[in-house]
Amino acid sequence: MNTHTKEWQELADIKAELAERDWFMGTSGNLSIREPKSPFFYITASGKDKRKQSDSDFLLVDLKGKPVEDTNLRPSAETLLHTDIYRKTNANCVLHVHTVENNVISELYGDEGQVSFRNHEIIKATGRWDEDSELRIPIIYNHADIPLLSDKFKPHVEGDSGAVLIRNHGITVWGKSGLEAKRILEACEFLFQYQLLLNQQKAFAGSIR
Ligand SMILES: CSCCC(=O)C(=O)COP(=O)(O)O
Ligand SMILES: [Zn+2]
Repeated sequence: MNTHTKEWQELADIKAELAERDWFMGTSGNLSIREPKSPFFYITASGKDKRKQSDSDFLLVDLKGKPVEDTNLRPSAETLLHTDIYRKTNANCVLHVHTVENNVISELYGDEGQVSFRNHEIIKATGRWDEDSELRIPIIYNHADIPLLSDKFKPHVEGDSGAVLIRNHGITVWGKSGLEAKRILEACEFLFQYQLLLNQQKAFAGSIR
């Protein structure tokens, strides 16, 4: 019998979809979702191959990232970034993935501390509907010390939805719902792929002039 909550199942479905895209290379990535009417959230267990599905994919933790149930599972090594978001905002879902594209973009624009996009229809997927809307994604240094990484990450957690790139590491996005977080993640990855292809085409056009 399946005794998982609706939120557990929603996170499992999102995980399966992101796995289908091959966004969990080398056991990377972590996902979480708030359990409503409780101060807790489900988060992926650390170090697992997130392409695989099992009943022990997620564990329930408190807003300090500590397991609240008897378990031999360890919460994600990056749980602190999830707690930063849940403590500061009303977001209900956090997604973190490593892709080649988000890593290359973070390295190309890392010295500027951000990457910005304008005049793209897909920016609407992030909730920005004005014609001249800008999507600005901060890029932070990839500190190996997670409390230090969290200190640098926190100032960029400003609303109930958002995205931050960690240089040569990955992206963390959050939203009010699983659907919103996934939409923002997909829009960001679309824009990263677009920008890399555009840069390549411009370089090629420049080289044949
Ligand atoms: C092998 S990737 C290094 C850790 C990481 O960045 C990541 O996203 C996965 O860590 P977790 O503890 O959540 O499995
Ligand atoms: Zn990571």
